[in-house]
Amino acid sequence: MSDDEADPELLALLRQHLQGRRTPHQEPETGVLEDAEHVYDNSIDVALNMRACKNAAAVIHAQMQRRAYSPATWAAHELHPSRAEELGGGDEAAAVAFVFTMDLLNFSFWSDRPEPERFAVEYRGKRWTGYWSLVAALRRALDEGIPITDSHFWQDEEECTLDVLRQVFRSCTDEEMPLLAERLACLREAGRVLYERYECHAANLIDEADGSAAALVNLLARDFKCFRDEHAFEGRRKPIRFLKRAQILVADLWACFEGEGYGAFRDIDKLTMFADYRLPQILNSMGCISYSPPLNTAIQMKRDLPSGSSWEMQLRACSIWCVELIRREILRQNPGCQVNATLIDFFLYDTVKEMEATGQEVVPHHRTRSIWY
Ligand SMILES: Nc1nc2c(c(CN[C@H]3C=C[C@H](O)[C@@H]3O)cn2[C@@H]2O[C@H](COP(=O)(O)O)[C@@H](O)[C@H]2O)c(=O)[nH]1
Repeated sequence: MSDDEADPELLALLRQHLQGRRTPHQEPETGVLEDAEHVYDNSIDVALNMRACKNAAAVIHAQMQRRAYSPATWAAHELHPSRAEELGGGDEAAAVAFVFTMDLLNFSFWSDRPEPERFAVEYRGKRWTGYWSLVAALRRALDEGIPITDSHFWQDEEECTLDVLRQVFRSCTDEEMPLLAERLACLREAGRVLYERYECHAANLIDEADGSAAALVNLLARDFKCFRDEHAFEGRRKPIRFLKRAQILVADLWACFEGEGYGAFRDIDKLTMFADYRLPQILNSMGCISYSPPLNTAIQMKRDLPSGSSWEMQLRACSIWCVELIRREILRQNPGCQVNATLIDFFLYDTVKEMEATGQEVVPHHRTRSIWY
């Protein structure tokens, strides 16, 4: 059949395919949810309680409605950048650089010191701990003229030293921020990769993802070892992908820019919950996930769960799967409502932090020291 007889739409699709551009059916996937379900199906130390998940879905949805919980809630936090805010360069690329730096280092803030002695950052007249100590320290460094969000600085071994990082993350107690050397290694690697592949700017990485959250998560896992949060599980051929910091980076961009500009992702709903040490804690306290007696004892006794161990993998994966079931139940109970794993996750994180602040922390979180979360 000659060209002038061929179906023009078919020709266009063929041309697009031949030019290597993505066609709709080639939309990228991260594989995280499928991996979480695989581990859940093979878990013997962590179980989900369906009745509790149903109840949690109703409670979470009602509270999210009451608080009008949305991506804008993220930017409302006093330390978070918002798209319009003056942040170093004062332009949107500066906010991207801030969020990228923040989620490059967004891991392992937990301490077993009593509250007054745990690592804390003083900033704007307040004492910040945990994740907020990271955000406060980054802002304080920028205020003090340290270009902590600049990838050229990260590569400069004369300027960006471990001592400078100690200064950036200095504590108002005598406990230092955990894993400082690992944090420096993350900055060095990210600086090198951004230089080699993205003309030194994280904004170019977002452009490369072409509006896909899953593509951006996959690019981060492909190009940066320090984002490649995947681990072998019980003889399975392919590693299990959690990609927690890669996913929360995309989610934080989406929230910071409220779904527009550098935060515009057509497939944001593909992100899963971010498997850290806080979400399992609140899901357990709500009765949604439960532990075998030996695992429960280990958590209650605050014993170290090695990164990549079966217990730790089951905890992280079952928490991801639990939030997915809660998400599906919220949609079943409220057809057409706008909810995704990211908003449920952010809401649960903020809730567990409120519980901690008001002394309602009912069960301990698990203790794993790693750069992954
Ligand atoms: N799953 C999940 N994990 C989250 C966050 C956040 C902060 N997100 C902000 C953005 C939107 C929300 O409204 C939050 O305001 C930090 N983390 C993780 O928790 C740990 C820190 O705990 P703690 O030491 O107690 O501060 C550490 O692994 C950190 O990576 C989240 O949202 N979801």
